[in-house]
Amino acid sequence: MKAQEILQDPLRNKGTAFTVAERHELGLTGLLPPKVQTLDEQVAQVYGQLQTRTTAIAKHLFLMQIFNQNRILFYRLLRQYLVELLPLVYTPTIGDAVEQYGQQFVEPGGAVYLSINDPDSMQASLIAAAAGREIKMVVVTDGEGVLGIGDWGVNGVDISIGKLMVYTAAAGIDPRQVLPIVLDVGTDNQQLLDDPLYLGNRQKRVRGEAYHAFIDQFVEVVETTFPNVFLHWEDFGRENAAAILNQYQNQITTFNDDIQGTGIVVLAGILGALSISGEKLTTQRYLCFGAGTAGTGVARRIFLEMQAQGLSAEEARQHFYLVDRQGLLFDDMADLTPEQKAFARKRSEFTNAAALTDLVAVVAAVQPTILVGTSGQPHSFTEEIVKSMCAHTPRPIIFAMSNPTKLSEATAADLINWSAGKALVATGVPQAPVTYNGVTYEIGQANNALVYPGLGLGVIAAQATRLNDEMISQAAHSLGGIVDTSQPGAAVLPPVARVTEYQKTIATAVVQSALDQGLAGRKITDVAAVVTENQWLPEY
Ligand SMILES: NC(=O)c1ccc[n+]([C@@H]2O[C@H](COP(=O)([O-])OP(=O)(O)OC[C@H]3O[C@@H](n4cnc5c(N)ncnc54)[C@H](O)[C@@H]3O)[C@@H](O)[C@H]2O)c1
Ligand SMILES: O=C(O)C[C@H](O)C(=O)O
Ligand SMILES: [Mn+2]
Repeated sequence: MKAQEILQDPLRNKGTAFTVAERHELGLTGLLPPKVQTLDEQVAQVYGQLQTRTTAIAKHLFLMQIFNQNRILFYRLLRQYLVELLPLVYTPTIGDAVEQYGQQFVEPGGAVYLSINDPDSMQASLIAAAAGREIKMVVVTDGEGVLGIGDWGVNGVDISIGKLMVYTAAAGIDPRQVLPIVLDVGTDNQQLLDDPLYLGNRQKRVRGEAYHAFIDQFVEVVETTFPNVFLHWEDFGRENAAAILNQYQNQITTFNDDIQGTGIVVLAGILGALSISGEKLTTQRYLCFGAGTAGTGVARRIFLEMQAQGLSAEEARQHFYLVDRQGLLFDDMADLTPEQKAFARKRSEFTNAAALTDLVAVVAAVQPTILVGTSGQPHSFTEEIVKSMCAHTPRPIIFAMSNPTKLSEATAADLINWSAGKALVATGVPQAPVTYNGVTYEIGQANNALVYPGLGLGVIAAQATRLNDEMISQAAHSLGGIVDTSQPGAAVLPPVARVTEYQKTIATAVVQSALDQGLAGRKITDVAAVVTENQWLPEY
């Protein structure tokens, strides 16, 4: 490798930390200022520079610059200041980065851009991007359902990049072994189609057979180019996300984060909440608001858990109510998705079925004990709704899952205040603690980022041949007991500050489950050791 190439390769570049001997050996002498810095000195220097940026997006762009120059420095910085920097590299700031992708573009970020108009180049692109590296993990999006902000076409690439950053920062996934990918199948976002700075294919989204043929080809090419890869799907649209997962989950080692990752974090949060309230899951009434990809994925996870706790499928189903645009979902509706159908109710169960077209009416009729928002509809959990829940249950569980911040169903402060401290709250975006009546309530962040890194680490460490419901259930349960729920105001989920620690716990549970089920692709004698061995640390 030529000296200049080394300085331009973020996976090899150490910048001013190259030693005198390395500079001689690699031909870098004279190509850097003479002073040799330690990694800690570099971290302090860039952290200082970061503080001079005043907006979240400016900070994000500065951090991306470090990411594009020096991965070890980037990850060391990120790990050291994780609680402060995670919201800048990931949710919520990443939502702004996606929306401004064309305007802010300077570098492709090591990602792969696969165009539906040029499927024959797919393998060559993957090989060129990998450049001889063994790729063990791919995060792919087609940008149709980015967070709650919708269709952002090729701009969605930031989500693939950002999700992989969290894998490395939280669980130590080796950044040399990952590849972020965006599938550019067009966009139906007219604002982008009209934007001269849009960098993707300027065409309507391809749908139907041609779309699925492209996905099939993608899966085949990825699997043959990178055998044993763990394939993570992110932010696909509602009509495709579950269909793709259903098609592939029994064929390859694969995962849909919005469906399964979100299921894990919500189940873990509900179990945490129930350990605070001292109640049982099997007596809860569950209301999903926004029954799309995440909403139905989460409902299914809780439904499976109710069965694991002893209910029959039919008994468990009686505990679920789904609300979408139409209001409460009934089985006579023509436009239900397959995932919604599984939970649709009968009109005959209600005396006022025709009136159940909004959340207020449904909450009054159903009297839910758990309300989970995955609607992308801001401020839809109103004071009236919270008070209505409180009238029927002593400690309602209310999770406002929608991202980014501007789309959250409620702020934590409102939920705590309106419920007089009774609601057991979690939110998808980070939220500050809330003090009410002398008690400070910590707010758990129910974001799949708090769990999927450990899940992926476990899958890679075990070389798992499949990722199934049992492993997902074990991942959720492994978080039990991590939070001291007897503390007044305790959060229902463990804090971001401890995220690296509990990813190991999750990974260990996943490896053990793979082993127990005969799904480990390698011989394992020491589960904990296998997890640690697979963790990369940012050091020179
Ligand atoms: N916290 C997390 O970890 C996490 C994970 C995944 C998704 N999410 C969030 O959940 C939201 C939805 O994501 P998704 O991928 O499921 O999207 P999706 O488009 O698949 O689902 C959204 C659903 O909300 C419904 N909806 C829209 N307007 C509505 C209204 N007024 N009333 C009721 N329902 C309405 C839509 O019809 C759709 O079914 C996003 O904001 C996303 O950021 C959070
Ligand atoms: O990306 C996130 O913050 C969580 C989730 O995957 C989402 O789509 O909102
Ligand atoms: Mn997502």
